[in-house]
Amino acid sequence: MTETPNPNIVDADSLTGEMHPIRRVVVALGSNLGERLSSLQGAVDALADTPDFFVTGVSPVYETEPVDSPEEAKPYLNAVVLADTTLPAARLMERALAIEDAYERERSEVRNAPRTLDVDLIVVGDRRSNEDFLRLPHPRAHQRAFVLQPWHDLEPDAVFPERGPIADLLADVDGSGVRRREDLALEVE
Ligand SMILES: Nc1ncnc2c1ncn2[C@@H]1O[C@H](COP(=O)(O)OP(=O)(O)OP(=O)(O)O)[C@@H](O)[C@H]1O
Ligand SMILES: Nc1nc2c(c(=O)[nH]1)N=C(CO)CN2
Repeated sequence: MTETPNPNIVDADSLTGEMHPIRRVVVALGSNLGERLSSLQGAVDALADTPDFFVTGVSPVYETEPVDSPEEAKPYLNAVVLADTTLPAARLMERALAIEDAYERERSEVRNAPRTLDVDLIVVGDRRSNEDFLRLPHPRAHQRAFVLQPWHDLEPDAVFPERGPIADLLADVDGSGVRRREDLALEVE
């Protein structure tokens, strides 16, 4: 007997016509304006609520001296989130910008102006991009202790694509302005 395929059965991939690989994602969060910890927690919650985005780790919270920032800039709280996702990188970038907007992030002409919330994509699997809208891997993160230190807490053996082990990168940067806040923590639902 020959089998006739059932035309009513479709899977998720045939709905979009595309296959999306699962990618490991590193997201960096920062805030140096307003209720800093609430904004970071809101970003973690919003990321965890994103369909097809699975948070696998949330780092400790660090209080960090502003880097390359206007003189009046106040200290940041920084943290890193790890996740697995099948979302395309451009969709992730849109989501990151929407989450920033939800926390009244103002986009100023001033470079690195104080902000309620910054959601940066550091690495999205092996995805490379060199457009203004999306640069991957993040072009400055390998020099930033406020990204490398919380990432290292979660994944000491991680490798930054094309730059090397994050433990080595961390040893090469000035970490003096990065202080762990044992009294603060982010939660995952
Ligand atoms: N990997 C990335 N992560 C976050 N934003 C990115 C990335 N690549 C490009 N962008 C673009 O950068 C713009 C946001 O820049 P923003 O002012 O937040 O940079 P920044 O966080 O202040 O500086 P930096 O990029 O040095 O951390 C957005 O338009 C966004 O599309
Ligand atoms: N300490 C610290 N400095 C910064 C940060 C940040 O998150 N933390 N973000 C910046 C632009 O994204 C510029 N400088």
